[in-house]
Amino acid sequence: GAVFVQHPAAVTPFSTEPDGKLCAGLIPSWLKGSVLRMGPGLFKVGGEPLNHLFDGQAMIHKFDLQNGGVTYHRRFIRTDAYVRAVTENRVVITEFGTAAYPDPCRNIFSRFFTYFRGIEVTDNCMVNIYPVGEDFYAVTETNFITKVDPDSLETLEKVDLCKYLSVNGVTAHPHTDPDGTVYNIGNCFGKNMSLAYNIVKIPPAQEGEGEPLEKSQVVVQLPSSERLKPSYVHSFGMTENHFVFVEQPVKINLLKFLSAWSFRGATYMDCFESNQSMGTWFHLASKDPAGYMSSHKFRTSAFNIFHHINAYEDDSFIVVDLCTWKGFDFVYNYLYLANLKQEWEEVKKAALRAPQPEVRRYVLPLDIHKEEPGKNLVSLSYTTATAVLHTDGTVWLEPEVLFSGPRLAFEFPQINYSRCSGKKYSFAYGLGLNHFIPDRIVKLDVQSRESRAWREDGCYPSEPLFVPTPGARDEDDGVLLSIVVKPGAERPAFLLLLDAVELTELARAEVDAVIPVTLHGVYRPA
Ligand SMILES: CCC[C@@H](CCO)COc1cccc([C@H](O)CCN)c1
Ligand SMILES: [Fe+2]
Repeated sequence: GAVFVQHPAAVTPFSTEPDGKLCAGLIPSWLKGSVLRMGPGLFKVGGEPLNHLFDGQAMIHKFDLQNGGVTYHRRFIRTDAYVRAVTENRVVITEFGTAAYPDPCRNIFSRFFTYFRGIEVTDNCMVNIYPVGEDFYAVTETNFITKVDPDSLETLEKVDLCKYLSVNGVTAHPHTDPDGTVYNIGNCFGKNMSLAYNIVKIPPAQEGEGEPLEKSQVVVQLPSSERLKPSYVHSFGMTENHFVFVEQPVKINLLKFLSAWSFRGATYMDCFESNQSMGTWFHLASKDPAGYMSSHKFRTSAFNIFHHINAYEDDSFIVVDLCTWKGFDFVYNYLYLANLKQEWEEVKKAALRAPQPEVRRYVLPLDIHKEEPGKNLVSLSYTTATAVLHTDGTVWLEPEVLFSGPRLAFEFPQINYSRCSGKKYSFAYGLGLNHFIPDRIVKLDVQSRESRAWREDGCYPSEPLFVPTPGARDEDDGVLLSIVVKPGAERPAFLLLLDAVELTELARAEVDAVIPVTLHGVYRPA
């Protein structure tokens, strides 16, 4: 039956005038569209809990904004993982950190033959939703993506990318050109053991030209620093003329991943391991014509990288802004739900041992022979990041720190994407993780390095989506949209609208429903 949950959200728009008097602030009249976000929605199956933040069964959330009113709808995505779990009342498909339960009805022999059929890769698309041509796909990072109806939230089709591309999966963070071309990167290890990272390109929808996915192609192949252990890749950078791939020391052990590990109750998380000696490598590829730049061997100290903020070319340099976590210990080890649900004192203790977060700027010189070895190659006036050519032909990078706070991460970064992606920019918006707990929205001026935050006691916001004011002159002239949860309040969730210049509240649309965490999403203009 329909799992539509309609909450005519009570809008209590307000803003304080200079004299502090409350007056009817409003949702800007130009703001007409939908906030679409993905996240885990079902955390227990067959009475058993799902262990990891990335295991919950995918739920899509939609806030519709028009004529100053707001409604909220949500729906479980009918993935195989969800349908089979609900039907069989057990975890049937192994998730990121939870192994499938063996079918109690099968005897040891039929289970043994499951061993040889290998694992069933999950299609639990709880990470992001993004447009490809006229369609919207809810995604995780495997080869399965799920076409959904962005209005009715119905599940339309499970798509296997292996039908179109030689990849084992692609990230949940594609880049999109103004003409609608979609780029992404993914591990490729199944096909003819060419162990590498493939950058893929999906052309824009053409009138009457059918499915854009049919015309997708691998445009660049980047080599893996370690043949049987490719790095985990969560996102990548794209400037006007280049792709940037940061190869982190968190590795996928293919012998574990490609064996039928599900038989012994292993999960995806069991297949990761840290390379303690490589540090972190940066790779460059030209965009058009697409080609790997093998002579540019950039190296730096070890860090985890999930989210690129932005990358752009300036003079003969590529500036790369990243959300990093120092060290090679896998940050996802700290994201088991049992950890995140502990008392605050325990949460703080765990975060003390975890990799420390830092927003960093790296500068990659395109001309690595501009100076003799040993001299700093970076000559941009506005950054202290350095790059030094070593006699072995590698270039050692040192970053400039743009934001750093004790166990305070500037994460889930967003920018004015349509205006600034791949170009020199000033502002980034992020979710502040305080010892991994999301407790503030942060605006970072990457030029002045100044930051400001929105917080409210007992409130836990989500990734802030930036929507530019139509016809705006300034980069930060627009609105930030974030789903905020307020456990225990009469209305335990609201859509928060902030003015993106000052981070002042424009309005909030309160909903009398508990909204589980959402990871990523998109604003879809009406
Ligand atoms: C061994 C890791 C395999 C890679 C895919 C390889 O191309 C990641 O696979 C998953 C599987 C399940 C959920 C996820 C989530 O997307 C993570 C957090 N975003 C990722
Ligand atoms: Fe992400």
